[in-house]
Amino acid sequence: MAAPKKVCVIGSGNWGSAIAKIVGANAARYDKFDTTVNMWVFEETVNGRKLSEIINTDHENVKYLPGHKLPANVVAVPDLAESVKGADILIFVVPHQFIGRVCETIKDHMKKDAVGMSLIKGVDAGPEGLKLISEVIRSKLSITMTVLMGANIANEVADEKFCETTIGCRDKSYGSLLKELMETTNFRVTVVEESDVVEICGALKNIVAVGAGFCDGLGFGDNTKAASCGVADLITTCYGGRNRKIGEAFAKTGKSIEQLEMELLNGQKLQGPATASEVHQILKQKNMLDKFPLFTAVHEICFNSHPVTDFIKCLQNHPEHM
Ligand SMILES: NC(=O)c1ccc[n+]([C@@H]2O[C@H](COP(=O)([O-])OP(=O)(O)OC[C@H]3O[C@@H](n4cnc5c(N)ncnc54)[C@H](O)[C@@H]3O)[C@@H](O)[C@H]2O)c1
Ligand SMILES: O=P(O)(O)OC[C@H](O)CO
Repeated sequence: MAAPKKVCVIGSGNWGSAIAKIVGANAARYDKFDTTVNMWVFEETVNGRKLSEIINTDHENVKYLPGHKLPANVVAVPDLAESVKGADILIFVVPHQFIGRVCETIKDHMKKDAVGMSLIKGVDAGPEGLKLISEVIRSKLSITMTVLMGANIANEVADEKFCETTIGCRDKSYGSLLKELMETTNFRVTVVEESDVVEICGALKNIVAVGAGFCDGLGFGDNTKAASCGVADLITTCYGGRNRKIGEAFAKTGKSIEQLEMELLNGQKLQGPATASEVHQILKQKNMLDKFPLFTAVHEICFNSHPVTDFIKCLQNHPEHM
């Protein structure tokens, strides 16, 4: 029998912790996985104690996923290089702005034949154009990459409320293993080969969610909000997500995005405004800004002091309406 696969969850925010709850339970249940699951914790002090110690003693991430016990076989490791040692499956789940440094830190300490799975929603805008986060990881670590994205608000997943998710996996040989690691009765996994499509939809919906928040903050109706909304993850994020919540507060208070993130998210990180900025850079390079008025409006409002009260005006001249 093949040696049990060792899993490391790289990240322990709201989603990282919810996923560690699932992965920890499945690793304990199935022989093909090593029971101990390492979870890298970006160390900080919470109520006078180290967060990693709280997790290892009380089995709860009291800062990022309060109210949910993590399985005892999920071990919080504050040293990133140490956390990935010997791992066959690396689950990347940090806010996208930190992924470059994470890869630099682990590259000489990880197994060269590990498989990666990115749960990170975001994109990278480099000199050569737009890159998916899975591409960034693949190019830095030279490993096979897969992704997992869905309409998955972490607190609801941790509450074991039913939802669906999709694994994008070009190499079919990994599909069933990863599905087994992630799936539960209430977290249903579909595996598809179109990994890039899964990933780009997960990233771009965050910009739309900020716009949906603007609609709520400005008091527009449900029709207005739905005009910028598609299916599944878009619906979820536009009603229940953090990007929407901050968008609403931004429109209502006039405070900056950074200020609201600090006041309302207790250390959690927004992905929508940063993604709007990265996508803006690419659209500008390609002379395509006018084709994406919603993305452009969110960018201008978040970063260039464009009044949020003009949000709908920015959309009234959508090329589709001309
Ligand atoms: N929360 C959700 O409901 C949800 C669901 C699906 C996907 N996602 C995606 O998962 C990814 C991770 O989000 P999250 O919700 O787990 O995190 P989060 O926003 O809840 O928490 C922020 C995390 O960043 C860490 N951090 C702070 N400074 C850091 C630094 N300098 N270097 C590295 N880490 C640092 C914090 O310790 C914390 O773990 C994002 O791309 C997000 O879009 C989130
Ligand atoms: O809370 P948000 O806006 O970061 O969205 C969380 C998830 O991506 C929803 O699927």
